[in-house]
Amino acid sequence: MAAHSPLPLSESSSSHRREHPVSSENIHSSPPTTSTTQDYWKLRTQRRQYERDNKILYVKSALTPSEFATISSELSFMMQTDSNMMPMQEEDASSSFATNRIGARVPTNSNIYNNIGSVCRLVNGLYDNTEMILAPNIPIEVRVYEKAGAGMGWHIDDVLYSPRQVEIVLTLDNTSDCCTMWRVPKMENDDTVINDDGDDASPSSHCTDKTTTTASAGAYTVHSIQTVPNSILILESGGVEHKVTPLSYGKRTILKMAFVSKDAVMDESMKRHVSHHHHHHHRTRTAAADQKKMMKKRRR
Ligand SMILES: O=C(O)CCC(=O)C(=O)O
Ligand SMILES: [Fe+2]
Repeated sequence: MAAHSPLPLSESSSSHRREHPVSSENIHSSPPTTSTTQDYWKLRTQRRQYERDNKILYVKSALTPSEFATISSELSFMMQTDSNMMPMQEEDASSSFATNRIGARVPTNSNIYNNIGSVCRLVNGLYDNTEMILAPNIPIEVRVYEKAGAGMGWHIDDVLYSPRQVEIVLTLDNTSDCCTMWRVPKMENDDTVINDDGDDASPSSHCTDKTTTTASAGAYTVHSIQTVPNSILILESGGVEHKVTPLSYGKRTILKMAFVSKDAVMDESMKRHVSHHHHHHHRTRTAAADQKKMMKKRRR
């Protein structure tokens, strides 16, 4: 197959250069409509991989250079003007597995929303018979791993819609040593409950060169990557367990977004969770109980 398929060239790459941020009103996304045979076979391969790998897929060079540049500059502008940022206090360890991570919603009038056409096309390619759209009630979020220890324990993303929403992690920048890991139970020994957290077979040292590694830890096959800029990790909610190893240096900035079927309905039980982003009142639990619930607890 093709070594590296060129990104679709927008018909007007010169006039579409926008080094300047801001001005969310004058720019409208113009998704490249070039659908070549090459694109078709690539997508077909990705769909097969996604299905084979329990609905998780890592894709590099996901956005067009133009989309990526626009999103990056929009975001750096956003980060400078604190007024646009709505910090989410994710650091509160009691309500999330994320530790030391900064999160903020991207305002819905941001031009970022107009530059995710490539992601949308890819997701629609993976869900062939369904029209997939950005989840209407889940704003795009920017998440920054920068403080020492920033990371996320093993979790499964919350299911918020029926059918399940698809979660996207778009990496914008990564100079950190964080590894994004996921693990899949091996087929034999279905009933085995594993209580170690699977790290031992795939420590950070395995992915220092930003490549993908796969290892066996007990009853799991563990995958580990350091996500590169302009890559996306696509995974279905309620699916594969994943984590981000604690940061010891550098910085990692991602956008998190969710796609759903156009006809999807929001899970009634989840409406409160999404609409308010308020923390649940946390009941006191023993460490042992927490430990046991680790596997079950769901976040996104
Ligand atoms: O940062 C990542 O790569 C994954 C983040 C994640 O799993 C989540 O926010 O649910
Ligand atoms: Fe997650």
